[in-house]
Formats: sequence, C-alpha cells, structure tokens
Amino acid sequence: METSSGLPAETSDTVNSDEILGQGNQHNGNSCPPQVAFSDLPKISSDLPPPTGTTPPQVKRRRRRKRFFTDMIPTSVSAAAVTGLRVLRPNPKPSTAYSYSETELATGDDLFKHHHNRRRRMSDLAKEVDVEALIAISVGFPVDSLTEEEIEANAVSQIGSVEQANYIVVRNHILARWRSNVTVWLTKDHALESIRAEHKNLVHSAYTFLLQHGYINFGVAPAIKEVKFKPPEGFSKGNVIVIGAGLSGLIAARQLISLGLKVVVLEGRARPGGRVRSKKMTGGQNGVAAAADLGGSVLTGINGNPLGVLARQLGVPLHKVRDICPLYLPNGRTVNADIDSKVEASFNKLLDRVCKLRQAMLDEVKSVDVSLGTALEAFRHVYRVAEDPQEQMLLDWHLANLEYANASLMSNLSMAFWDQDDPYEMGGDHCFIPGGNERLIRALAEDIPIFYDRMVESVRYATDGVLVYAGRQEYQGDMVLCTVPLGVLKKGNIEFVPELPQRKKDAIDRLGFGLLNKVAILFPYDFWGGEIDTFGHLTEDPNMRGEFFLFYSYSSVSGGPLLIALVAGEAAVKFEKMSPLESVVRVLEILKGIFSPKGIAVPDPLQAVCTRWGQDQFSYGSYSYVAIGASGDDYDILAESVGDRVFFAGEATNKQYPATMHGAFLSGMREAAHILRVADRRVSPAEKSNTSSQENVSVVDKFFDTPDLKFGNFSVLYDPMSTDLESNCLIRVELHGEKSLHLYCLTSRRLVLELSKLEGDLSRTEMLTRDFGVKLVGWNNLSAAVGSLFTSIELARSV
Ligand SMILES: Cc1cc2nc3c(=O)[nH]c(=O)nc-3n(C[C@H](O)[C@H](O)[C@H](O)COP(=O)(O)OP(=O)(O)OC[C@H]3O[C@@H](n4cnc5c(N)ncnc54)[C@H](O)[C@@H]3O)c2cc1C
Repeated sequence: METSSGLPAETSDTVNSDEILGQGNQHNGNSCPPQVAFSDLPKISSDLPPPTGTTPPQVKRRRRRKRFFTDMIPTSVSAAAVTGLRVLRPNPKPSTAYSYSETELATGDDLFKHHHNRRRRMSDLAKEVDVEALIAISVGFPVDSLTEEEIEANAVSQIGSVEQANYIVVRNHILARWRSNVTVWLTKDHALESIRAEHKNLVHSAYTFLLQHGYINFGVAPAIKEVKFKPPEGFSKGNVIVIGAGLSGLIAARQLISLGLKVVVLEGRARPGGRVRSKKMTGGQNGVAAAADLGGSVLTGINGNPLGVLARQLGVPLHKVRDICPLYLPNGRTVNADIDSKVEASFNKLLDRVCKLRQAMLDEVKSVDVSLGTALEAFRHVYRVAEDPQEQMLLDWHLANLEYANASLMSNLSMAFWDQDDPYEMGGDHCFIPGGNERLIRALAEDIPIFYDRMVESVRYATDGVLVYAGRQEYQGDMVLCTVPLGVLKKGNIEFVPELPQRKKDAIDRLGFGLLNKVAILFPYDFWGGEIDTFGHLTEDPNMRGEFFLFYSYSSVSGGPLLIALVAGEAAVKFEKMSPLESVVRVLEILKGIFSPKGIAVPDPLQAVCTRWGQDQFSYGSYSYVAIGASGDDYDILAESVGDRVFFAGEATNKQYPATMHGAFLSGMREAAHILRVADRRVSPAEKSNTSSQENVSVVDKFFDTPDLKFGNFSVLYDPMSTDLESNCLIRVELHGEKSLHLYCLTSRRLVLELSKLEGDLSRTEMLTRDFGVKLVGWNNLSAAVGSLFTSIELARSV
C-alpha cells in the first residue's frame, strides 16, 4: 500500500487497536489505525554520533495549569487528633505482615500510666496521628469532618460528637495501616490490634466503611484478588450489568464481584481500557520496540493516587516526570530564560486578574459567565501583555498548555468554573508507568467477565430491573452501571427507556467534552537526549499554537526511543482532518527545526501512530471540561442514579477529579459502594422466589449461633454497619414447649438495651409487645425484610 507521497504505509501486524481511525475510516473491530511506518526506508547507520550540543535545559514545571493550591496540610491536625489518642491501644501486638512500623502504636491511657517518658510518647503518638491524618487527606478525606459518603453510611451515630473525632482517628489509622502494605488483605482483627478494645464498634464501623467504599483492600495484589464475599445461601445481592471496560467500569466490576454481586461487563471495543491504551510499537532490523500511551498517560499527582497503589501491588516502579521542559523557538533556539520567566509571570497575573473579575461578577450577577478566552484576551490588551513577537509566542504556548489541560479551546471554557476541581488536585509528583498504563488495565481486567464487541444501543429500566441491548442480544439485570464517556452520552448513541431525567440531559448538554490528540513516533535511537521527559515548541501562528506544542520523551519508560507530540486546542480539531502522513511530516519538520541547528540529525522514524479521539465512536473526544454555562455541579448531576436502577460512573461524573484516570477509577469505586447500598436494601426478587423458607431458616440459625447479645431466651443480631441506637437489630425469642419454637422481630438497638435491663423473659415479652407494640412473628413473615441486614452481617463476619 502506497501513500500519496510515495512513503510506504504499514499494512500489517502490530495493530489491532480499533480506536485510532484514519481519515475517513469508520470503526470496525479490525481496522488499522492511521499509522505511518518507516520501516522500509533506508536504514540509518547505527554508528551515528550520539546527540550533542543540546542547550542545558532550564528547570521549569510545565504541567496542567492549576490555580488554587489549597493548604492541604491542616493546621489543626494535632489538635483534632489528640482527642483520638485515647482510642489507640497500648502495646499492640506487632504484626509481621505490615511494615508500617510507625503505626504500631504504643499509647493510650494505659501507656500513660506505665511509661515514665510520657510526654515524649504523647508527642510521638501525636506525630503518628498527624502522619495518618495526612495520608487520609491525600486520599481525599477532610481533616476533621466526615465525608458525605461517611454520613450517608451512618459511620457514626452523632455528627460532630466525640465519637466522630475518635472515629476519624480510627479511620485514618486503618487507612494508613493498609496503605503501608497494600499487597495484603487487612483484616478487622489486624485493625483491632492497635485500637483499644472498648472502641471495637468504631473499628467495625470505620473498617466496614473503608472496605465497602474501596479505600482499603482494593486492587490487584494476589492476596486481595483472592478474597470474594459470598452472600449467604439463599440470598442474592443482585446482578449488575456494567457498560464499558474502561478504568471506571473495570474497577467497579472488580469491587462489586468482591463484595458478592454478580457482574457482567459489556464493552464495545475488542479490548479493555477505553481511553487508556498502550500501543506496542516496533520497527527496525534490531527490533526496536516501545509502548506508547495514546490516551491517558501521566499519573497527575501520586500522593493518595489509587493508580499508584495498583502500581505498587504489581511491583511496577513509577517514573517521576522530571521538572525540566526546555522551550524551543521555531528556529531551534532555546527561549531566553528571562523572557520565559517574565511571560510566565505575566500569564499567571492575567489568570489572577480573571479570578478577581469572576469573583466580582459572581458576587454581583450570579449566573453570568463568559469564556476564559474572552476574559484573558481582554486583560491582555488592557495590560499590554506580550506585545513583542517572541513574548506573544510564549504566551500562546502557555495558552496552548491550558487548552491541553482542559482538552478545549479557550473560547469554550467557562471563566467562572473552568478550574473548579483545583482544590482537590492530587499532590506529589507526576509519574509515568514504565511499559505503559495498560499494565494496570490488564491486571484489572483479569478474571472479570467481559464481553467484547458488545456495543450497547439501548437501556430499558423499570422498578423491577433493567434490560440492556447490545447487537441482537438482550441482557437482564437488577441494575446497570453506565460508564461510557460523556462524548457517547452527548451523541445519544445509547437510547434510555424511559428517557433520562431532564436535569441529567441538561447537564450532559452543558458540560464540555473536548479534544486532545497525539502523534507517537518510534525512532531508531534517542537523538533528543534521555535526561529530559518533556520539551516544548513555540509557533508563530496563534491559531495553531497547540500544534505539537509539547513533546513527551518516553525513552526512559517505554522501552525504546519514543517521542509523543501533543496536539491541543484548535489544532487538535484540524489535525483530525489531516492525513496521518502529513501530520508526521509536520512533526519531523518541527523536530528538524529544533535539532538540526544544534548539529543533531533527526533520523527517519520506524513507525508512527496518529490518534483520532474525536472520531472514535466509543468516546467522541478525549475528556470533559467545564464549558461556558456549566459548573462543577453538572459532574454531580451526571453521577446521579436514576430510580436506583441506572447508575453512572466515569471521569465526567467525578466533580473533584474529572478528566483524569484516577478520577475515573474513583468514580467506579464510588458507584460500586452506591450499588451495594441499594442492593442491600433490596433482596433480589429472582433469588427470593427460588429460595425455600426452610433454606432461609438454616441461614438464620447459622447467624444466631453467635449472637451479638443474649439475655434469657432472647438472642440479638446487630446491624454491623451502624452503632446508631436507632439502627436495626433482629431479635429471636426461643419458646420452649413440646417442640422449641422461634419467633422474630426487627427493632432498634435502643429498644434491645431497654429489654436487656429487665429481669425475666415474660416481662421482656410484655414490654416488647405491649409497651412498644412490636409483633413477634414466624420467620416466613419477616425474611424479606432482613435480607440487607443479613448481607451486612455476613460481610462483617467474613473479614
Ligand atoms: C489523549 C488523552 C490523553 C489523556 N491524558 C491523561 C493523562 O495524562 N492523565 C490522566 O490522568 N488522564 C488522562 N486522560 C484521561 C483519562 O484517560 C480518562 O479520564 C480515563 O481513562 C477515562 O476512563 P473512563 O472509565 O471514565 O472512560 P473510558 O476509558 O472511555 O471507558 C469507557 C468504556 O466504554 C466503552 N463504550 C463506549 N460506548 C459504548 C457502548 N455503546 N457500548 C459498550 N461500551 C461502550 C468504551 O469503549 C470504553 O472502553 C487522557 C485522555 C485522552 C483521550
């Protein structure tokens, strides 16, 4: 196959990726991406001199532009924590499984009695508690309050109480303890080792919350994958159809399966990963090879990042993206450091001015919004910023960087809310995963029942379940989790019957879904110098400022000499209309412009791939952004479930971490917990009818073998999910006659405590039935109501 310029295009082999479409191509499972192979070109002699003469790089941070850096280190951690010191246990048994020696705390009231150096131990403990609080903060927990999820899960019985302060310390402790060794399954007993016995309930509450919400014991370590909860015989938590095997769908499916639900994943492509795609590129006689991340690539902030946890579990060392990013002028000269700093400072000032303006506007007229581009342009003229041609190019480079971070043109971004997620930004280094992010995907997809090439066309939902149609097949479930990208929802390719609520449809329309594209080029050798991970290129034409404005060097991590050129903003849209060959030639021109003046020859590439995320029928774009008229609330609206049957996950449902891989991951975890909550409230109708009452009774007996409380012939099972006095309890009363008989009732923990204070079963029964009006019934009359209580008990008892 010859291309128009006579260069041979690769026809074969390595690619069966489906998402990278050539110009005019339509997706089919086997189509080749628009890639240009140079393997047949004259080989470059291998004795070329190593690259020399590169200008020493400047130390600079070129990252996604973030405006507000909230003070992540709380000033009052210690103060808040001191209340909690007392919940930690003296002389915990050291556990060989954990390396987190700092949390093997020896403290608490007893410690203060026995240790003469009490003051020092107090301060040591306070430090430990501080460290654990910081770990919790990095994971997204507020310093001294509960998250909405915790409140919803009734983690404590009284908000704002001492119990809450203690709970927070216990929760942070358990979290930090698991994070210290993420390859093991942390059991509740392990968690109890370092907490004083009287706070068992807090441990239970915090442990269950963290487990069910995917903050501990998640991921791909063998010890973690092994554990799967089975609902008690005769009970089912229901089955869930997950649409999409991207990061959010995969982790949700994995978590749901581990929590005891039945799951099937329907994926339109022939592979998992969605917008995470590592393409193996090869070429040359020596078999040069590298893995190119064509979608999500950088872990943007490693502190608390769940993807960092997966990497640790897989033993994959992370590569920190180095903060060196030389910028080159079109003639190849490096931008003067002073001018660079001056323009960067001016750019930041412009953004500050826009911030002030928007604050004033929001105070005055709440609903008015304009584009960030308009506002910046106006200030740029007023303050006469960057009037000199070089300065203008530099400023355009920063704007391109911002358009890259938001996958959008400045003219589309909401001035009011474009950076609404900044306060939550993950801290720490930005990192690459050597060998590509698909390593994580492969591990996540292992053993999950995924049906590929199942493009979902329709979702029907009603009060009794869901039907999902893909091709000619129908899938029945209790619930469906839709994780398709916002671009697919916008396109309306999936029909929802009944239609989604208007409020959700409006949010889908309002939020933006933008474009970022990449050209990945494999060279026979690294000619640009392996000591940097990024370099930038300035353009004279402001309309094309995003065209190959930034290069990622993947030499250190991809296994071979690979460069990835980014195309953002308007250029990214135009790029999809250019032929791949034209694009690669343009990249090579730019590279030659940069390196030839330094005496460095740019070799012919071995292989190149151009992405077309905008034309990809499984995403129709790259990632979400806040468009004019939209706000962060729209992410929340996208996350709302419909009728407790249709659930939504994916990066565009995550207000705090949108447009990122970790945001997608966390949204999957969030929805798994949400689905579990709903499932627990509901016993699967299908399973219920298949279960004989006799089978149920034997399950009940099993639970009552070890009641939480027993007095006289009364046995009680508590709801392990809550310590609230109003939480549910199941009472069983044993009546002795010719044959012993069991009667049951569902009541509150408060009432149980009252009963336990009475003497004699007769007065207890009288109080129960006469004073409290509670009916004692046979099991058959109660079984349906206690399904969710039982699944909680089962979960709690099996860990
Ligand atoms: C070019 C590019 C660069 C990026 N760079 C970064 C980065 O450096 N760092 C970062 O953190 N993030 C980055 N991201 C964003 C990140 O990749 C995404 O936020 C994340 O991967 C989204 O995961 P998801 O599960 O929400 O969606 P997806 O991964 O898109 O998963 C959705 C799945 O649904 C499937 N699907 C769609 N329609 C249907 C249908 N009708 N039926 C069945 N299945 C369907 C899709 O095939 C896909 O597998 C980048 C994205 C792109 C495109």
